[in-house]
Amino acid sequence: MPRLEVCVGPNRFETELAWVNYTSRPTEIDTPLFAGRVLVLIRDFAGVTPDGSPPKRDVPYFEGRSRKFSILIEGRFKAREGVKPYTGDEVQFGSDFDYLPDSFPMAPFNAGMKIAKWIDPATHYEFQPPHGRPYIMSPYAACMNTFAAYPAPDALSRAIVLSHHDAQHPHHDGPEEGSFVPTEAINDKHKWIERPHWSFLGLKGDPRVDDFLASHSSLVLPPPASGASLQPANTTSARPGLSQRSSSLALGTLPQSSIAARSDSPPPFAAESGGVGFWGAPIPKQDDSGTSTPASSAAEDTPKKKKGSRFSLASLRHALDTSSSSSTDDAHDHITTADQLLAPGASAGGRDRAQSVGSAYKPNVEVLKQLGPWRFADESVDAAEDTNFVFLDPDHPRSVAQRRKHFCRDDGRHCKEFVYDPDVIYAASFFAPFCDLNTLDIKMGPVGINVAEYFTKMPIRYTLRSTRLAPRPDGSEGPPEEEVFATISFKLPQPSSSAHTPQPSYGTARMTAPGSIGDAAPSGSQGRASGQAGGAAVHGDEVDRKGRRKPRVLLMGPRSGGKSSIRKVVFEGMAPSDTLFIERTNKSSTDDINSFLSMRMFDLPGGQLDPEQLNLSFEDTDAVIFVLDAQSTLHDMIRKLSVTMHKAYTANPGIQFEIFLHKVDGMSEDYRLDTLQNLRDRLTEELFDMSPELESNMNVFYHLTSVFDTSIYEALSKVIQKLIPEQASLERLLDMLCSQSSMDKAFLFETSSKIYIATDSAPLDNQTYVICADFLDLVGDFTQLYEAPPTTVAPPSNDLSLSRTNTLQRNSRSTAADSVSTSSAPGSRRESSTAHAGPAAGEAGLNGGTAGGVGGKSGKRPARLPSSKVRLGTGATIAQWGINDHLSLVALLRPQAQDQHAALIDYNVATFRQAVLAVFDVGVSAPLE
Ligand SMILES: Nc1nc2c(ncn2[C@@H]2O[C@H](COP(=O)(O)OP(=O)(O)OP(=O)(O)O)[C@@H](O)[C@H]2O)c(=O)[nH]1
Repeated sequence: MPRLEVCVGPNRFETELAWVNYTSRPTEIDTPLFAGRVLVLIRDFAGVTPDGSPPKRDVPYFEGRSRKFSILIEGRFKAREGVKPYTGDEVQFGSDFDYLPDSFPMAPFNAGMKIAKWIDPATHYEFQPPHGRPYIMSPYAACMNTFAAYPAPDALSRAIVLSHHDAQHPHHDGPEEGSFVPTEAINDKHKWIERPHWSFLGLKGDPRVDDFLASHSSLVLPPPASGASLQPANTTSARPGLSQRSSSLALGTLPQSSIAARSDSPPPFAAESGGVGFWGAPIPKQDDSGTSTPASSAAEDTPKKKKGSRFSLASLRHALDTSSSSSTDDAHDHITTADQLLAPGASAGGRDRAQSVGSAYKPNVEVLKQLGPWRFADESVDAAEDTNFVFLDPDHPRSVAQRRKHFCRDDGRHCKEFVYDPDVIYAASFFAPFCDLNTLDIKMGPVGINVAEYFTKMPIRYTLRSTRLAPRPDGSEGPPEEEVFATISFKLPQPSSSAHTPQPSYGTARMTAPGSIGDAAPSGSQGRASGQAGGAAVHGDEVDRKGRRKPRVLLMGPRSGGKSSIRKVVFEGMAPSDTLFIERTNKSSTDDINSFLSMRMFDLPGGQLDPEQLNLSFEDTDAVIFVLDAQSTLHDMIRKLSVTMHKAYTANPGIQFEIFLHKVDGMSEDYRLDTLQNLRDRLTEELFDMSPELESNMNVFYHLTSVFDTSIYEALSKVIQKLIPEQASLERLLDMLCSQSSMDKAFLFETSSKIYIATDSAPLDNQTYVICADFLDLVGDFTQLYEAPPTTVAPPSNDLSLSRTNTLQRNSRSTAADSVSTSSAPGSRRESSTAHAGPAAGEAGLNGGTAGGVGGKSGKRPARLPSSKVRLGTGATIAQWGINDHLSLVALLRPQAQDQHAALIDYNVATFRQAVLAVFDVGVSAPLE
């Protein structure tokens, strides 16, 4: 059984094995560029330890969280003579590779990248950079899951901080008040709660900070009288009360002397004498008995801070007003410093917890001087987000999502303007629920893949680096590489005998050989099957030809939101105006969108936002569509929605949330956008209040929809495209087809529903989609007129007939599911090869439309693809080709292209068709004439 090796270092040539899950043993980095510490946590870690001892499998960090790993980096980008400080866009974090494996599966990669880009639009990749090392990177300030900063020890006298008091707790002067470092702690209800801390705003001398101070001069307190708060360092005397520490309560500078003199801080540079640091932020004292953690009780005392109530200037004023009142602070009895945990003679329990390995962590004195003591030694304490130093707008603290948006917006303008101050320590963590590093299983959205095979000769690597180029770190010749600050690598040595070809998989299903349907069911789903609404079990008709479970989409929403209308209009061809007469849904129903697309959709009856009432699990659901009526009040609904989303995300972090703000047809453009913005803001806020982590990690997409126009088709197309791993390959094929065949735009439609599963990468304007969708509709209507009656002749059992003649029949939508996915029951299949589309050709200026077995396996002579072409008034041609029973290609040809290159275009389309069928692995037909 291969065991994971996790290494950390200043570059890929100088790494050392990391103490994974030992919170008190970060790996230190000290180079001319960067001084920092890196901590790696991995859920259920079963890998290698530096001294060969058994791995520490878990830490409280993962309690109540779906994260599978976390990387915490604390550090400062050093000042260098004549070198400008780094700007926000220059410092990047992401993965870099030694090479791109030959057989790397690009389709799931592209799908994964799309999802990554939705989460963080600044993500970019380069497969062939000049130095030959591919990478996927994003600006550090934008992509990290938490981001915070605090002053370096030697910059304390210039540090401007904001106290934590709020109106509810003006007197609260708990021990954590003295910490610069934003942290959260787990309480005994297993919830992570942010702890109070001084919020760092910046350093005096920084023009932004000086401006801020000037505009808030009434709040700036004079520096404390010299010695006012001085206490002998490391004494056991009582902590100074509120009135004695006015400088720490206000917007103002913090003279180093007053910080160093705090009773709970060790003396400056004590490290040199005893291995302890200075300006130590208190960390709750550990309980020797181990039965309860003071960290949790401290956290419990702390009310959950809501957005808008943190670090507000109003609350600061309140704090200042009361600053002369005496404090009954007896916190001294309950606190100690992180350094004291490490000091000789500290309580055994504390030391055990902080240094659970045999040998004590001996911090490098230089690193200690530059960064101060390590703040995250306590297992129940984690880094938290605080970006007041970015926005300087304490009345409106920003969420993680808002920080990300800020740095990505306007082509990264804010990122370029942001400067990493060499006197500031930046702490950031990166974590993810989608990658199990013990096995190198990655699951992003609907795409799952095991990548161990591709990383036998190189590790998976996360790197913090700049965009500035420097000589190669190993001194070898060659093009320069980006400067690296820190690198973290994960390697799973793979015995060659166990090498396997990784295969992408849908959703949570495991890969199986076609036929072994039972195995394809996600574990547990069979058990949940009986009596469930919508049939949540994975039955034979719920896996595709490759044995993969079909993506499952839940359609939910309040009563009369429009769910049934969407289902009926899109998948059953009902006229939109007839939806007025739809009866209320009382029980859930299931729809196969199409057997080719292999989608299942469950329409839950109105009002039920909680699938538990229906015993339906989110674990094997790939996307949830919430249909909300834009014309109704959404207030109550948003709360319910957020609770359901929370539940769904907890059960399945890869789940996609699609919010359809429906029935927008009667609304003006402005009103639509306002309503959407309102919904988005309020939902984001609700989710943030539930859990900031949740809010920043969820995949939530919004759509404005109506059944009275094409918006509903477009929205569903976008939902479905994210669930088809083949989508990226199809897009590339369409790109090639367009460039070789004088096409302006091409869509691959699911014929019966008019949902497009792929389009080329050229920008899409709504009008083009409408024309193409309408044309497809028109051809379908014509085809019906001339359709031959279906026969019931059963095909030979070995006839997969997946590429039989296209008939473009609208009616196929009701039988589509049968025609492919139930090949095990041939008698039930509709034999469409006898249907003809030919006569329609003449009517609409069509070019083909003959029947015949184009399926190579049928043994029949392949025929031309059925197609229809119409010249538009602009001279352009709109053309449609049947790809198979379920798919149609519709393209907009440039003027004259059809006249001049008709044969070439048809040939290219035929080749394209074969490629599409190959992509879906449904068999490649014989060449077409
Ligand atoms: N204006 C407008 N009305 C719509 C739209 N979609 C549906 N409706 C109307 O909304 C009403 C309710 O639609 P349904 O599809 O029955 O709603 P539902 O969510 O399935 O409701 P339940 O069956 O109670 O779960 C019907 O009268 C539809 O005609 C739309 O896009 N625009």
